[in-house]
Amino acid sequence: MLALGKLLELTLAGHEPAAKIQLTPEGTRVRWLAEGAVEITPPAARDNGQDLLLSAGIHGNETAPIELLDRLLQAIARNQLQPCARILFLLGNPAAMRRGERYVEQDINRLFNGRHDQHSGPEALRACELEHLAAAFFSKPERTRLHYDLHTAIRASKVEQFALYPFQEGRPRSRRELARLSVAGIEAVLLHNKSSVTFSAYTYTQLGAEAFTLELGKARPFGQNALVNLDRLELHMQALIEGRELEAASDDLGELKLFAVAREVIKHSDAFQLHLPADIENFSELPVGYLLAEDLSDTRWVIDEPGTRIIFPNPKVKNGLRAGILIVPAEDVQLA
Ligand SMILES: O=C(O)CCC(=O)N[C@@H](CCC(=O)O)C(=O)O
Ligand SMILES: [Zn+2]
Repeated sequence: MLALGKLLELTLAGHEPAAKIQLTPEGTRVRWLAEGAVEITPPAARDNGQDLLLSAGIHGNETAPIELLDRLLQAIARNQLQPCARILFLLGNPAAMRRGERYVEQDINRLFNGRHDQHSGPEALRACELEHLAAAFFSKPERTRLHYDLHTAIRASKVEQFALYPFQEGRPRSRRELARLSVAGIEAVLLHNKSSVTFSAYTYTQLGAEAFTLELGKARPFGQNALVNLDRLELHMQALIEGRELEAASDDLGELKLFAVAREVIKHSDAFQLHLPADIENFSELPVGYLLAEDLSDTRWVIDEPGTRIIFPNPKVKNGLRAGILIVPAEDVQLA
């Protein structure tokens, strides 16, 4: 195997590879760009015009997706997968991965879309570097741009594998990309309704990529991910890399459920209280009239829409950040 196929090993050891560029026997070029960053370029004769950014480890303790990207890159470096797409593999927050923690000083997935300019510290620097790497990768004209930012969630979920689709004013969601996610085993997609500061929001709004945050089960340490079944997603990603479609270019969304954001619950102060059991699962339904949270100045969050569900409830986030998202089934979604 080419040494650059060991990106995860190099990154966890904090090592820089001696050789920065290597070629497979089939002529695929593997290039190390920066810590946790490797670019794959297929031979010109095989290039199908697809640019694919695959990122994981934006949160350092979300290991199942990191292991998935490691398997894909190793397969390329062993010449077992022959890419037709250009690919950028990014391991988002190496310092946090080495500690096995979500972040070192602050959540890097709140520092994109330029937000890193207002902060200092390792995550702000890394968010800036990731933006530059993504922008350079997606700078070639007339190519198709797709970004999957792979995560796992802090808590268990009634819907195990789901995606979050960023928002841009006036831009319809892509039926084809939703159909692809359905084939890949994603059960639900949450449609954001405002611009955000996550990595996928940056590549979607600033770089014109189709972009998704994928949530792939519950976060566990390295080597303990046997319970997370990513087989369908892995087959889909292998097919994307090799320029194959698993199901002939279908626009069928299958069983995929679409949800819209009703409200984001923002924690404003240390007085914030979330009235939910500690072990509540993502996508749990909350009854109308339920007092969900309270904060300073008599702020109260009461459920007012039937069918409301909660995802990512977390009273421990820093003040000013999102402590949960209330979602409802989406209606009249504009698809192109
Ligand atoms: O499990 C949790 O509470 C958080 C899971 C997580 O990290 N989710 C992402 C979603 C990003 C998005 O909205 O696209 C995040 O919060 O960064
Ligand atoms: Zn995450």
